[in-house]
Amino acid sequence: MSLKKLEVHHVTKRIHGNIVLQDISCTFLAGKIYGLKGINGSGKTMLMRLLCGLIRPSEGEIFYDEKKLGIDFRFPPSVGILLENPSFLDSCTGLQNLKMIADINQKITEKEIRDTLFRVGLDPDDQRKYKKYSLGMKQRLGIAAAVMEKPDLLILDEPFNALDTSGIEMVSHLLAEEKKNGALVIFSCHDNEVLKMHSDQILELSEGRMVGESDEKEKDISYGCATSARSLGDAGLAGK
Ligand SMILES: Nc1ncnc2c1ncn2[C@@H]1O[C@H](COP(=O)(O)OP(=O)(O)OP(=O)(O)O)[C@@H](O)[C@H]1O
Repeated sequence: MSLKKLEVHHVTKRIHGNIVLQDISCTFLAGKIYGLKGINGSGKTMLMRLLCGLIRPSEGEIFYDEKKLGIDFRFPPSVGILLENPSFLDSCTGLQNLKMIADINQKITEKEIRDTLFRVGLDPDDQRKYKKYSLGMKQRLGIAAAVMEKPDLLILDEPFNALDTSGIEMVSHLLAEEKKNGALVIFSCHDNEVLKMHSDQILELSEGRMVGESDEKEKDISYGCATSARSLGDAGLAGK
């Protein structure tokens, strides 16, 4: 893994004049899992979209190590993303869909794609088309697409959604494995227990502001801090 640190510096996002994220600053380190929490509409998805370059900040900057997103590169060089409604082709199987995506970067072999499908609990030889997939199968395929190229950065918006018990176990296992392999993982979730179980650090958003951060390893809960005044790096997490 080459990415060591992802830094967000005073990022604000306005859409049609409305502030959807305000003065967000935080630091994410490789080999750690960060959980994003917050009620519906608090800005979790928006922050994740900004981090992976799908939208641009209105103000502020995002750095991948020393490189600035939007200036030094348009999209992060090694990122896997699970966002709502992934765009798979209805008329293709899971394997065909992943092969088409993998063709873009040509980084991985068909065997690696098949192994990834197994990893998320899908059968690579399943001939059913995507349109026939259940919600949980669609979610598993979305997760497979995000992880198959072994990205440095994994951004997963509500990865536990729509999954049965075995799917929840699969994602739990996968998060731990990705962390062990040195990836930087950021995921969102509405379940506090799940967030606590899997996160090294939980970041809480409310109305587009970062209102809390807690170090789950040290149980150093520090809610109510203004993120503009204090990044996670300032909190002494850098270099741990
Ligand atoms: N395309 C858009 N145009 C304008 N405003 C948007 C758009 N997408 C989201 N928003 C607004 O941005 C704010 C943050 O939304 P976001 O989707 O990031 O919330 P969230 O925390 O991910 O919510 P949820 O838990 O429901 O997924 C909300 O006020 C939402 O209405």
